[in-house]
Amino acid sequence: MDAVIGLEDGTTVYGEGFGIEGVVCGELVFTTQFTGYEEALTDPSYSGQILMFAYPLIGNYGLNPDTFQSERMQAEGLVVREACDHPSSHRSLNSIHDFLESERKPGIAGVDTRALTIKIREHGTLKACLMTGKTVDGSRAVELACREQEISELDLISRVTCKRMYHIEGDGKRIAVIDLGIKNNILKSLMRRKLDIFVFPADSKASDLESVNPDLLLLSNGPGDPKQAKAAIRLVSELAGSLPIAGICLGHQVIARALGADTYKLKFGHRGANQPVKNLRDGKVYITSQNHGFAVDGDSIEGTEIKITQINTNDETVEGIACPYLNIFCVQYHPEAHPGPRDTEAWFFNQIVDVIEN
Ligand SMILES: NC(=O)CC[C@H](N)C(=O)O
Repeated sequence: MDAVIGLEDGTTVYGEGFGIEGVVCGELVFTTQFTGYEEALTDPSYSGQILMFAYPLIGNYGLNPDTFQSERMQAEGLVVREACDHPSSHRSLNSIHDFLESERKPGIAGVDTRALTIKIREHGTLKACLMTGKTVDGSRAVELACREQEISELDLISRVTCKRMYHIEGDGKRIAVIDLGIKNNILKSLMRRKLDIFVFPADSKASDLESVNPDLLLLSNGPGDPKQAKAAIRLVSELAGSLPIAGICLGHQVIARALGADTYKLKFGHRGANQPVKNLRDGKVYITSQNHGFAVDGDSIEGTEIKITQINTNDETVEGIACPYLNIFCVQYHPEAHPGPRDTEAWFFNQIVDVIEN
């Protein structure tokens, strides 16, 4: 099967198609992680995006559904240098080829993903169209890429949030989680701490949470521009001060916007497993797992009650904020890891328990 990826700047790259025959469009984003392709491909934060791995070997250790971060592949398509056949998979379901076929998604292999990554780093994130099939047309792919909506115009959260509230029983304190596109390992990190977890849809109102009477509100990661998370922003501004609030990635951006700060789009985002973050309280630098294209604008917190608690030592962007007197804290990176390092897992999730219990 042939394949081509066309970019909005006119670039076309041909390769070998795998997965299904199809045409998908979206932002082309790159991640630099060496491992964890199963977690990345099933992370709802990638909804609306075509995911490219700068690391060349993808699929080389198969796919284990136990590591999946949601029930399906969330990225619209996959761009790799080499789509490896897991040595022992013999094209069983845990090969990357069979995974994309079973998920009804297209992929392109044989691409110089490092050259494309350099292009995105230099130009900034580009809209793209991935076309696979017996005959593919690069100029048509470029045309479709140009016509694709900007990610900021898309309500991607409604595609990935849960349809109704669900309860994960625990014998600890009650936590209400707003599912903006939550990764499974956030829930697993909460379950390990025996919390009694109520997961709500992204458009839930304060009155929906009253029945649960939570001890803390947690806003999850998720796809797209935080400006689109209107209901969650409204919920945080209504509940701030009435209970502790925490957030991860998109949840962090939602909290910042609810407290009066602004967010902006990064040139090409942070996606990988080696992003260094300095804790401004003790000066320690932690290696974090990240997957985000937007960030909190540090200059915009002037005049708000927000304090910056952590920064990225690569580019000084905001990686953590808090509002101590409102008992609010949140992080831009992924403390739940999966993929990536677990340096910050204990700190973040233990703080959730500490805040609830004190
Ligand atoms: N992983 C996330 O929650 C991503 C947050 C947001 N969609 C961004 O790209 O910045």
